[in-house]
Amino acid sequence: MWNIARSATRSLRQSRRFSAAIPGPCIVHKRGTDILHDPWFNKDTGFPLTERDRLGLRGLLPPRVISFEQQYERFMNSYRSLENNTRSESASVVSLAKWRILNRLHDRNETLYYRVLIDNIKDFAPIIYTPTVGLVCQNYGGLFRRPRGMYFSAKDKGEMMSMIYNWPSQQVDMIVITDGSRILGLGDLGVQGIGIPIGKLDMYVAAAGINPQRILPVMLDVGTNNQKLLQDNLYLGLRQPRLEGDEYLSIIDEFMEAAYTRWPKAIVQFEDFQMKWAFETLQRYRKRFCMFNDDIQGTAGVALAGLLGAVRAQGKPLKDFVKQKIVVVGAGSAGIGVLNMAKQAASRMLGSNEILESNSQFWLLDKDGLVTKERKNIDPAAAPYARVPGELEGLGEGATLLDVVKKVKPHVLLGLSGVGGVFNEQVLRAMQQSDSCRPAIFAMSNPTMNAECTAADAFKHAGENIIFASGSPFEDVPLGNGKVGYVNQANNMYLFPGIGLGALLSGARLISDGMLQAAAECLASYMTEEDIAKGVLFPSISSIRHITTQVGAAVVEAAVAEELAEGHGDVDPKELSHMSKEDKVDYVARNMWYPIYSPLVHEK
Ligand SMILES: NC(=O)c1ccc[n+]([C@@H]2O[C@H](COP(=O)([O-])OP(=O)(O)OC[C@H]3O[C@@H](n4cnc5c(N)ncnc54)[C@H](O)[C@@H]3O)[C@@H](O)[C@H]2O)c1
Ligand SMILES: O=C(O)C[C@H](O)C(=O)O
Ligand SMILES: [Mg+2]
Repeated sequence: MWNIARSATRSLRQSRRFSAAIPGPCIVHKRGTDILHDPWFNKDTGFPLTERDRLGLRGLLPPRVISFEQQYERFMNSYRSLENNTRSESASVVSLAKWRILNRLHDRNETLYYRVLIDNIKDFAPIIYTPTVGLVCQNYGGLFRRPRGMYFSAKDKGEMMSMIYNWPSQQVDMIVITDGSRILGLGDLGVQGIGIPIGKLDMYVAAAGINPQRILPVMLDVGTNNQKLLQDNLYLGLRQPRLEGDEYLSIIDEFMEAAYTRWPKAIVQFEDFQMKWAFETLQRYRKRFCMFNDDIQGTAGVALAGLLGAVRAQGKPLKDFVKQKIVVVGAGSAGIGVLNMAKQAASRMLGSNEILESNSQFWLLDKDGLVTKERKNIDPAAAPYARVPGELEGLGEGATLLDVVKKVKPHVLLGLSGVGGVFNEQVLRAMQQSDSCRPAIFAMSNPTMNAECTAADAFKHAGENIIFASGSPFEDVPLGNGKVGYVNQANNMYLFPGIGLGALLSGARLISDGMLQAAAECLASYMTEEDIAKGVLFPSISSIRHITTQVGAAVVEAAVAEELAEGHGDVDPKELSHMSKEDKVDYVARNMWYPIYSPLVHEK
């Protein structure tokens, strides 16, 4: 397993100090108001007088120069006032107001926006990411002010190769793409799903230090099957049913060809595609392009790290993972992705595939209950996990979750169903009879209202010694006597930034299972025994840059080991292969962008 080099904190601090002392110049091809209206370059009242002269800004701004620190303070003060002034409003009104104030800054001054985001990631992630981003997507029509990212629609067929050159940035490193067909647990939101790639890429900047001038959120609008949106006159996407079959695939193919023609070294993350296309596109492109599907592969790695943590929390050796009984609720792209990766991990531990043929440790349920070999029209991806009906007395095809939990007495109950409240009081109470001394309950569906249960209900009904994780954040739960039920956030945000960053900095040809496994193992081994004993399976989101550095370096290491690394910039494969693990951590840390005002140099 990857050995965590905590010295990366030092390198991060060093590189930050260094960049703060001598910020490199930034070439800009515009002048005057064009700069003020470009959030990549705009410094608002922060432009020094000499720069105002050089760039034709003199007279276009009030005369006082305000420092970056003062601008930062001013923004945080308005944010705090907004918090104070909205105390009596509903939670969703407050969240949307917070999103708006952050979004306005994003649209105006990206450097300041990303600095406040990085410094306050624990408070701001729930606004720019799950759960508020779900609300934003649902209300996208009303919130829309300025476009962000690119939109390719079914009407653009044949045009994408030229359209891709409309994007103003010469270099793109990270693309997150969705077709809006399964936005969090909220279903088909059509073009309104663009909020998800935007939020994911904000996390790339905040957690992985990807330069925001090199990110591209993409919406592929192939129609929607959401009747409400189809009937809405103000809906901003194509008002037609979703394309299917070859017509659908030809649109995605055309986009991928166009994107890789212009930016052959870009990484593409597929996000929130409905299950059938999530698996099909992954299979179709993963050997040809450097891409991955976050819902299948990122989620699987995070869940595996959580499952291994749950074994450690029981005071058992890791190899006991193969004896854990795991009930997965939700047989979609995320649930099946988790099972596939967990199965691979168990096979590696046993050193043999055969023993696992029966998949005896896994139980899978979908909307029709327990999946067994009697299931009609079973999805091929779910088939390997179908149980023999009646192998446990009374558990036949379609058995209810309650019956499964009562009979199986699982060590882990993991929800990726998108259905809020399916872990109801009875189900949670039944988990008290689990065969584990510390049963794990992972309610991983997003956003908050779609979580399989709340943290408070889990501790109340399943007992105080459970290990709890949710996909969207919940507050820790006071248990009385000063004790606290710890809430983990099991979200793919702990892995996708490091997977993308590691793939980018190694110049990987493709993203292999080995690279994903290295990422998951890195996350799994990140927590100390002391943390784990307290039920803490994942690091605090406040240290997301640190964990992402480690994950990124682990991914580089795996890419080099598998001879997939083609190098990045002036670092060639040979140099990468000569780096020690520590060197790789330093290399990753050094290449992370950090928001500071750079001197702008005008070039025609
Ligand atoms: N925490 C994370 O990092 C993370 C990552 C990916 C997905 N998710 C969440 O997981 C959920 C599912 O995502 P997906 O891509 O797998 O969706 P999906 O649509 O592909 O699959 C959903 C599955 O849930 C099943 N289901 C529906 N109702 C059910 C019920 N009452 N009981 C049991 N199963 C039921 C469906 O039959 C289907 O198999 C979403 O809410 C998503 O936000 C969370
Ligand atoms: O977006 C998230 O918060 C996690 C995940 O990708 C999801 O689809 O729910
Ligand atoms: Mg997702």
